[in-house]
Amino acid sequence: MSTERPEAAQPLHALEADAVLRAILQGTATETGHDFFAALVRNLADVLGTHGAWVTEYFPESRRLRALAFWMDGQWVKDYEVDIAGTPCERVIDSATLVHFPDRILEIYPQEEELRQAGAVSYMGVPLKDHNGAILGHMAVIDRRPIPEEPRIHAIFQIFAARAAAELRRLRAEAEVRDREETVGRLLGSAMDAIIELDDQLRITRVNPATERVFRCGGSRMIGQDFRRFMSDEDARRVSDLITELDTRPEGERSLWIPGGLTARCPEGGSFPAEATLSRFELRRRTATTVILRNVRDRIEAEHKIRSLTVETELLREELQSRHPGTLIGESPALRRVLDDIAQVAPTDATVLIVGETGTGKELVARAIHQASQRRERPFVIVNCAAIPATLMESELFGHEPGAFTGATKKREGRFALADRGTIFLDEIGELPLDLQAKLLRVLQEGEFDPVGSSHTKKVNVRVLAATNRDLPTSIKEGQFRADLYYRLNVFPLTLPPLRERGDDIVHLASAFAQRCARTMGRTLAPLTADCAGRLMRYGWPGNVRELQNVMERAVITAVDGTLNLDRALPEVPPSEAPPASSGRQDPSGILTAEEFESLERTNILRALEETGWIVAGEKGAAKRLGLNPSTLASRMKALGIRKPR
Ligand SMILES: Nc1ncnc2c1ncn2[C@@H]1O[C@H](COP(=O)(O)OP(=O)(O)OP(=O)(O)O)[C@@H](O)[C@H]1O
Repeated sequence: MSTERPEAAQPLHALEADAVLRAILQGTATETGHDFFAALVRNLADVLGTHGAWVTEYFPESRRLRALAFWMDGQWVKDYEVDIAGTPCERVIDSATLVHFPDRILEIYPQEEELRQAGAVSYMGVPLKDHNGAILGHMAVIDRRPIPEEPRIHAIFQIFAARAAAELRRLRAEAEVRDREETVGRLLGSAMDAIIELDDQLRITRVNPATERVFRCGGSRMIGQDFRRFMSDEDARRVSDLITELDTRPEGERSLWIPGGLTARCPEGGSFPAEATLSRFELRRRTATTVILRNVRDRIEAEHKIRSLTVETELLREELQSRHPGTLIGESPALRRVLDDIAQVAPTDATVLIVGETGTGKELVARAIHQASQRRERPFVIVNCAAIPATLMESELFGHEPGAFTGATKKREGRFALADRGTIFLDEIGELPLDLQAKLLRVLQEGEFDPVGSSHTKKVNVRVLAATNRDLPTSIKEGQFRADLYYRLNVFPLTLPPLRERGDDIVHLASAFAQRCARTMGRTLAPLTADCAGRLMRYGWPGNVRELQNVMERAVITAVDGTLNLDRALPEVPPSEAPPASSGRQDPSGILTAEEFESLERTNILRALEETGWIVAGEKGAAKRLGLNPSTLASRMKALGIRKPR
């Protein structure tokens, strides 16, 4: 700091208050910010006739002051910043009142180097506060002469301080507004959604950068235009109605999602599906609207993709099975005829009605037809008409729209849609409810149907295969089945003979099933004996091939020493002549409950263990007799709770 005193300075006591005020006003009236403070401190120094005057901004965290303007000995002190500790300024800040050291200041602050260098004798400082009393900065003067403790001087000083504080507050407020605008600007700039501001006439006043991306145009092309131009006419009407509705709501609740979204139009052509919110608010006594809008095309496409992938997965699962259908085993003339029929009808698109008793292989035949057809690369979809409740059948076959019935929250594709360009197999068609028989007839005749709850007719190209073990002509007579549907299905009837009419096929099938079962169990089996074959041939097979499959599986499980055991697996007498089973249970298909199966296995293992003297492993062990791995036998014994008696 220089110690020179400006020549123009006048003694303080000679000044008039009015002149002072005029000086302040004249010096600062037109200025703001830096220029304002510069004018203020120069005038202050002039009016009070002090060597130095300055206004600062205060930073409470660092307890430092930074000069906004510092006038000393007729020149500007640039970039002045000071730590307030141990200075008279500290007293001003901490006491938050005017502090005046009229004389001999260096005696009070002997350590204050800057005061010493400036040759300061007196100091006067006053805090600059905001409306809440927080210290924003301070204003001070120093002089090389005493500054008398006159109320008039204090009053003048306070007038300058009030002006400085007001400007400081204004600057702070301005900075805050700037900060907020920057934050809002950053928010708007980084938003992925189009944010559009509308005036009270719904004309676009402002858009964020994302709006240009969303609407694929320069945002300025939209400014000033009615927002409703950028949507379909129907949506424009809806938006107007929604805004009218919003205005009836209490303040704070004037926002909503546009139900169901809207179709937005780009100024340069094209449209896209959008989701949007509308918010109404008062701005300077005018009602403004903010629209936040998002292009949901990608999301909708992703949803479609997910839906179609789910459907595809379902189809693939079914296809996987249909790609490896068990081959139809048999060489009997009866089966040969069936195979010939399959070969003949498969390449055509004819509807096939497969008739036969339960378990004769109707599903296997349907798969074989699909596999031999040109549709083999497309889905093979099975519907078991007896397994689906009548109430759900229509939606299962034809699909439904959301809200079609209670619980139908989402759109669902039906089996006909899934089978498009492939084959649908309607198993147990005789169980289809009458009302659906009419709808099925329509698909067969016109290839079209209406999903439940939809007014849009769907067209499909599906080959229909149906099967039944009912006598449909009788069902027609009883009014259970539509004659027209029967004739439409019966384009190519294919009758599967019961197993008992397939002669040697019984033995071929038995042997094939036994070997397959033994393979999966890791066992080796001796070929079927003549005695076994005879017994199988003599049995009536009411459950047909399925029953034979189950019998052979049981025979393998209970096999001793690799020799099939039909004793427990096959009823002694044909079921038609057999007395009811002692348990009271008689399942014509020969299926065992889990409990029965376990008991059978336990008895078998116990028998082997008793015969081998409870030796498990080795040449003479029970595992060898059972054709099992010793560790498998051990774990089965543990699971079944079999222990050697003491
Ligand atoms: N000729 C055959 N060769 C090999 N396996 C067969 C043969 N016929 C049927 N099967 C097998 O027998 C079981 C029953 O066959 P399928 O389910 O096709 O009979 P279905 O007539 O459709 O029975 P349902 O009337 O009860 O629906 C299946 O495991 C099937 O693989």
